[in-house]
Amino acid sequence: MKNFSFHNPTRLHFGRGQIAQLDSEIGKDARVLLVYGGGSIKRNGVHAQVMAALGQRTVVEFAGIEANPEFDTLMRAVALGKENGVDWVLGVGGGSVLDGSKFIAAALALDPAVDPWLIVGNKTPLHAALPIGCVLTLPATGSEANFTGVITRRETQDKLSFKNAAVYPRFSVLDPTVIDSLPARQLGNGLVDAFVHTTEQYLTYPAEARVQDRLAEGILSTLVEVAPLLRQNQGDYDAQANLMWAANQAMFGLVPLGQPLDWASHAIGHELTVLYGLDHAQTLAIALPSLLRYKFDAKRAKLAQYGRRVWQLNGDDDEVANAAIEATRRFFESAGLPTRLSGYGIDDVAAAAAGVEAQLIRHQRLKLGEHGDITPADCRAIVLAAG
Ligand SMILES: NC(=O)c1ccc[n+]([C@@H]2O[C@H](COP(=O)([O-])OP(=O)(O)OC[C@H]3O[C@@H](n4cnc5c(N)ncnc54)[C@H](O)[C@@H]3O)[C@@H](O)[C@H]2O)c1
Repeated sequence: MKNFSFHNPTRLHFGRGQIAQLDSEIGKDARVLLVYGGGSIKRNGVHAQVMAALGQRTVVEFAGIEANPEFDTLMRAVALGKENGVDWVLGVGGGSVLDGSKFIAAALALDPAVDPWLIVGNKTPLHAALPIGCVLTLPATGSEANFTGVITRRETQDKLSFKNAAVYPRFSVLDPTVIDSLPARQLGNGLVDAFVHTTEQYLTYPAEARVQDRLAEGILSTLVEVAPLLRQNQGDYDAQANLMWAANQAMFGLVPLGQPLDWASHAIGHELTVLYGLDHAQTLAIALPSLLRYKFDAKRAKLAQYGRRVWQLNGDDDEVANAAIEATRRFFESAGLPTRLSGYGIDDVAAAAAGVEAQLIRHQRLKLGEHGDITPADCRAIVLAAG
């Protein structure tokens, strides 16, 4: 196991009725910028619960954060926050709203002489951010308790992340009942996103990190178990609670400790989203099975461990590893996410593969994967094989 240091300062309030905790977390005299998306929180009652918990506090609302949050939209929220002198940012939504809230909180504390776009990609030092609170409405990304934001700028075809301890949320509310209103497509996305976050930090090579491996296997097995329960009965509280906690733990920071990390499926996926507008999880469903086949030899040992422990497969390492990739692919398909580009109407596979290669070169993502040996040309081959 490699050396590590770990600290996660986000307080989590988990369970039914926990939105009321906003009252204990945010000071009575706070001026809160309330950030959300397209309005599902008004239809499902979450907005009303948030407003009730905030009581007499000054609340300035910014609605309209889109999926894959757009820099220009976020800058409008920053301007609104400045105009109103807010001192808290409260994000209510899925990963897009929460990532956007992190950017807004950082931009509001940035030296006005610095271009806020430099936050993205960590191109300027970030020393502070306004305090951030989150009410999660879509279990998938783990953004509610980590220090990462992913921001898109369509104008320049960029989808890039930033990481900074200043944007750890102070607290997050995880109430599983708020996903009663989640469309099947987003439920499937959540399952696949949480699954691939875990495999990125686990399906590499053996590193004697036994607790972390078993934590990853526990998360993956839980996702496999709850998927059919969620499909059969949306509103199954226990299944929803387990999905929400599994997705959180996949990105909470414990799984990767002391481990080699891959993240190449995400690098490919971000470029597919920018080029074709696919949902984040859809791109991962395309990239991961193809990447596992492409890097089969380097990943054989962990694939075999995964196949035996998560899928209860038997046989020699080659047989189990191959069957594990196929089981993963079928799991994604059963969650409603095609694993081939053609499943999303992308027929010019050569153009998609060349596009991903060009974008990765432009973004200087030249040495990906746990060994740093996956080049943009390899990614082109991985996308081609997923046609
Ligand atoms: N910060 C991180 O660590 C991290 C990790 C992975 C991905 N991401 C990023 O997060 C974004 C994706 O986030 P996401 O998958 O959570 O989806 P999302 O936030 O983009 O939301 C998808 C859709 O679901 C709707 N929705 C959300 N909650 C709902 C509810 N309870 N009921 C009905 N509709 C609801 C939203 O309005 C939106 O239309 C991408 O930009 C991705 O790159 C961030």
